[in-house]
Amino acid sequence: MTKDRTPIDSRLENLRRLDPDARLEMLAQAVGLSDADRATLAGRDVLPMQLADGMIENVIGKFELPLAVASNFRVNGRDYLIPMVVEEPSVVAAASYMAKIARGCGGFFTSSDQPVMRAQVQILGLTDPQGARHRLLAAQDELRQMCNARDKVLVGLGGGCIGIEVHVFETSAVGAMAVLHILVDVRDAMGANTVNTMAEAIAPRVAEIAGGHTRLRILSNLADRRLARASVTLTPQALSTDTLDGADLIDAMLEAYALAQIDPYRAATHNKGIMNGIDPVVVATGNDWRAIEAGAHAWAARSGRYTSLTTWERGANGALTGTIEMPMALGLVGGATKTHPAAQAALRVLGVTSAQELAEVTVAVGLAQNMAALRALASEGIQKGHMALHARNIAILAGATGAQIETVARAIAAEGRVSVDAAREKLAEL
Ligand SMILES: CC(C)(COP(=O)([O-])OP(=O)([O-])OC[C@H]1O[C@@H](n2cnc3c(N)ncnc32)[C@H](O)[C@@H]1OP(=O)([O-])[O-])[C@@H](O)C(=O)NCCC(=O)NCCSC(=O)C[C@@](C)(O)CC(=O)[O-]
Ligand SMILES: NC(=O)C1=CN([C@@H]2O[C@H](COP(=O)(O)OP(=O)(O)OC[C@H]3O[C@@H](n4cnc5c(N)ncnc54)[C@H](OP(=O)(O)O)[C@@H]3O)[C@@H](O)[C@H]2O)C=CC1
Repeated sequence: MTKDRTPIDSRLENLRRLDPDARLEMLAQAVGLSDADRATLAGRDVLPMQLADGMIENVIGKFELPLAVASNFRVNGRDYLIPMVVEEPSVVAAASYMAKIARGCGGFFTSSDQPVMRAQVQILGLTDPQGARHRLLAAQDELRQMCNARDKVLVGLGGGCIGIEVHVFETSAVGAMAVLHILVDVRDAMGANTVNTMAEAIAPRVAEIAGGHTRLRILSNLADRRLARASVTLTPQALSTDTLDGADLIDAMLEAYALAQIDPYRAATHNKGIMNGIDPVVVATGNDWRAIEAGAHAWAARSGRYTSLTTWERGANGALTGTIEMPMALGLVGGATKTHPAAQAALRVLGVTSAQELAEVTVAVGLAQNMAALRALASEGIQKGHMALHARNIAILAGATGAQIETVARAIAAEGRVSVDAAREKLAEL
């Protein structure tokens, strides 16, 4: 799902060792950023108050979060630098680390469905719900045309309503109910406003055809017609380190994964780890992370039992193959993607040219993040890497500034005492 653009090298060796200004310089060189985008990403006058005030209600200020870039990603043979907005330490490091291992094995491979969203029109007061279903299905062409008349721009771009479904329910509270779904190809939009407008437009005619009255007219966040997929295959050699045997690590990762498959208590945490990778990209690109979260967890529970969003299996020659498949309703236009200047700059850093490409890269980051957590959990445990990076937060909380932050963080991480008390002691010693 990629159009031609100048290839970049996402390796950016030593990026981690630079200060933020020098990192931005390196990124700018790598992706050819404009001066305006550089200023935006550096956080200078990113979101003018007038713009912020126009985005939501009762605005009183702006809330800043760190913006980082994950390096090393190769997806379908193309390198990407991944903008991530997140408050949690070790997430960006972990994604970059796994992408580094993966690129040695060819990187991630992805695919996705056409960007089709659903909206639901709820119909009540029906005497013959099955009859209503048949009448609505017979009127499919008329309803589709009514939808498409509401968005000529979308139709002009090759999108629009592609069909309908009708689901019938018997309820104890309000009797029989039919729910008409419109399926809309929303092209490069997330599509919520687009499909909601269509659903509201056709509701009176739907009520007439069905012989009842309509109530809800709203999109479904279970975007199961808009799935994105990624896979990665890692050889035991690629996973080996000085202290870890790759084949043993694969065994351990498969054991760890097995629990996420069968146990919702573990699956919730496993999937949180996946969203650690996905949400920061969603936020950085100005997309609706609540919609992505809702879709992800509804999809994970689709069988009736909440389970893992990824699969991990042993393939040929003992290699480990990971896959992810999940709804990914992301846009390049609409919502805040166009209004927030940093979101626009982030999309240019990514260099994606379609919503499908963005969705595919985003799920690849989710898969990388899951791989990082599984690798750490199956070997040294999560605290070693995570707490070592969290130690910088703790040092700041204890009052460290400037070069003290790194010194205190290193000292408390080395002692395995990542607490504010320990950091205060080290600070006093300094
Ligand atoms: C944290 C690491 C990567 C350290 O791992 P390490 O072995 O100390 O890393 P390293 O120093 O050998 O570096 C290896 C590569 O990692 C990256 N890297 C390493 N450090 C940095 C850094 N400071 N800044 C930027 N990049 C960094 C970087 O790409 C580097 O390569 P290089 O560029 O040097 O050639 C590893 O321990 C790890 O992946 N841990 C897992 C961390 C994780 O999953 N964090 C998520 C938060 S925990 C959570 O919320 C979810 C969870 C875990 O509960 C989910 C679940 O249960 O499934
Ligand atoms: N449950 C949920 O998740 C809900 C989410 N939302 C919010 O809805 C917003 C997203 O809605 P969305 O419909 O994407 O936003 P918009 O309505 O802002 O943008 C979509 C519109 O952009 C125009 N457009 C221009 N270029 C393209 C293109 N290449 N591809 C597709 N459309 C294009 C189209 O027509 P035209 O020019 O005619 O507008 C299209 O209808 C988000 O802010 C989200 O938070 C809202 C309600 C519920």
